[in-house]
Amino acid sequence: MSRKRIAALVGNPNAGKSALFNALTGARQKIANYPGVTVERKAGRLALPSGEPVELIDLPGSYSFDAASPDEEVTRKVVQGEFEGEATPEVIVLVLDAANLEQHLVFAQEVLELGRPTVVALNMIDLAERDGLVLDPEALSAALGVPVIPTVAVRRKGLKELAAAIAEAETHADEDAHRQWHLTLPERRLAAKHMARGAILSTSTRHTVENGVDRVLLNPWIGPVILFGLLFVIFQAVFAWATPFADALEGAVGAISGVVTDVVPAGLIRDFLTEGVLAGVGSVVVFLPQIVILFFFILVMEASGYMARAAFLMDRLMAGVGLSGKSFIPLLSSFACAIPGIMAARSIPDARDRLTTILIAPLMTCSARLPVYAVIIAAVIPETSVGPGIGLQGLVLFVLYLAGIVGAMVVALVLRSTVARGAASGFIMEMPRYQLPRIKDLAIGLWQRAWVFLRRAGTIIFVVTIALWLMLSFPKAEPGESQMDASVAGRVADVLHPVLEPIGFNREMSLALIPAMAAREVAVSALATTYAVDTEDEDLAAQGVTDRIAALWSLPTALAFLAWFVFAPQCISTIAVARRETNGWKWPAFMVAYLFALAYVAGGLTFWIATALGL
Ligand SMILES: Nc1nc2c(ncn2[C@@H]2O[C@H](COP(=O)(O)OP(=O)(O)OP(=O)(O)O)[C@@H](O)[C@H]2O)c(=O)[nH]1
Ligand SMILES: [Mg+2]
Repeated sequence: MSRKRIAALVGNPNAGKSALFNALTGARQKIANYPGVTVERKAGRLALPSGEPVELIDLPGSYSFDAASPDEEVTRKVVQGEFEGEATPEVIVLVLDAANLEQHLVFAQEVLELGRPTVVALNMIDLAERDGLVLDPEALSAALGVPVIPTVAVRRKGLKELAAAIAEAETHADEDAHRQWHLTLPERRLAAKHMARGAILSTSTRHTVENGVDRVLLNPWIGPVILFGLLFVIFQAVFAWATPFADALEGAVGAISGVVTDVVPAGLIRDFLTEGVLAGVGSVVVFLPQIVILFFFILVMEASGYMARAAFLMDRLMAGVGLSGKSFIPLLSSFACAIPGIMAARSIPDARDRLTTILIAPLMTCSARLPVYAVIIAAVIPETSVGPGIGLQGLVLFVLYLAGIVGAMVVALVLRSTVARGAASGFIMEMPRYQLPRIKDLAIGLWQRAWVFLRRAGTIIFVVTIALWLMLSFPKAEPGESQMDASVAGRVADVLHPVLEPIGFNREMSLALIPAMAAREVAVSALATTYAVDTEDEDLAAQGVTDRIAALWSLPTALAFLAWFVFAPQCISTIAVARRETNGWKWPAFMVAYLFALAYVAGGLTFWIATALGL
């Protein structure tokens, strides 16, 4: 039996390798319109026209085999057969951006120099046409000495031809071995220029979309204002647009709870359902609309090409704290979740830049913090507007996100002048072409995000909330004693509470912090369950967690809780991924320590100042 053949997708960042990979294998790898999206190798199965399966490997984009960053190192190793546990790929599928041919032909020569069976996918033909370029694949094929297949990955054009060429590639192996380029970088650049010229039949002087739009968006004065305005709109929308949906969901959870109370006889099972599942997990699920809206904006920024522009705009500011615009994309990804953010830092070449970025990534407000912020804001911040179309609640949310960013910048500055000392490295990032986000991609992306959130609610959040419910429900209270006082959880809270009392935390808050280490959203379900268990009064029990917080917490206490969540390291998975990416416990331990210290100080300052102001 012969071993399955391996083909690897290689090329510059943002050439469309992952888009081709998805189209050819049916996978759902993340694709986005900026360089550095893929940071790991991923394998999938491609069926050749003959039906024979081939293992197709998607790789991180690379500018050269002189790997500068950890993700490029992966590409080099896989291609050269040095990647542990993986055979050398027989066929290389070299992906070139037709609209950026000259640049992409530089690395292409390095790949061809390997003398291995290679097929070129001349991708993004549609964008080249949009820019008024007419290309000649045959001429390019003659110049490169390998088959060139025009493709449009996102419209599934040229896929059959590409698969056929991959099937044929091996038969050319012998001729291919004769290719020898052996050129220095300047020579390669020159050769790339000649080859690109030879392959471009005509260019119309059509003005590219990029120039005009970039003149505005990258303008040193207007650009940042637009970026800032956009972020502001996002946080307003998270509150304003989500409200009707969130209310409907909350109503549904309440109605189900009512039915359960009527149908299920009083006892442990009913309590489990109403206090644990519905009050607890239900209180998190109602945040689905907010999460979807946040990701809608993130996905549009990623797909349109604006993300890389934002990185460019932020570069100057980042240089001020010793980082480069390269750190911007990992940090922005951390708004979804710090885990992919920390992994995206692999695209940063400088080791100290990378370490600093990993250490500050948890300060970016991840989407798991959104339910926590939203519950507390809804409970204690009035739903008033502070200007035309500017809601106070959205403004507070914006300030919380901003606090995380400012905190991260200050920490970066300190780290860069102490433990991760070094000068800011230069920033070069190609600007991707602008694209209208495709509705289908957006829909799939949103669906994936919503699914991740719901799965978390159904798994980790569910399990942790139920465990907490059990600890809150036993042992049962004597008549006259509060259930919280009697329970195991109550005793645990009594241990932690004295530490947190000085910064204004009550006992329920202190307790909620422990299970929230598993997933931050659990802070919400934990509070909801605690209040549900601890309530004898049926009317009060029917109230949502928001109402209970509004009734029971003082404003300084609530603000202190928010400030805590801006800084606190609140999730074990983030710590684990930081360990993996820094190869040891030293830096994650440092990260956890400094974040807890910051959270405590920030919570305390907020509480004392708010109290002093008489809020
Ligand atoms: N118009 C057009 N867009 C494409 C085509 N192929 C890919 N794209 C888009 O180009 C962007 C980059 O695609 P990816 O597949 O993420 O690129 P990549 O080569 O994997 O990039 P890295 O992982 O960063 O190395 C995405 O926004 C895709 O939707 C194409 O043929 N035509
Ligand atoms: Mg990719």
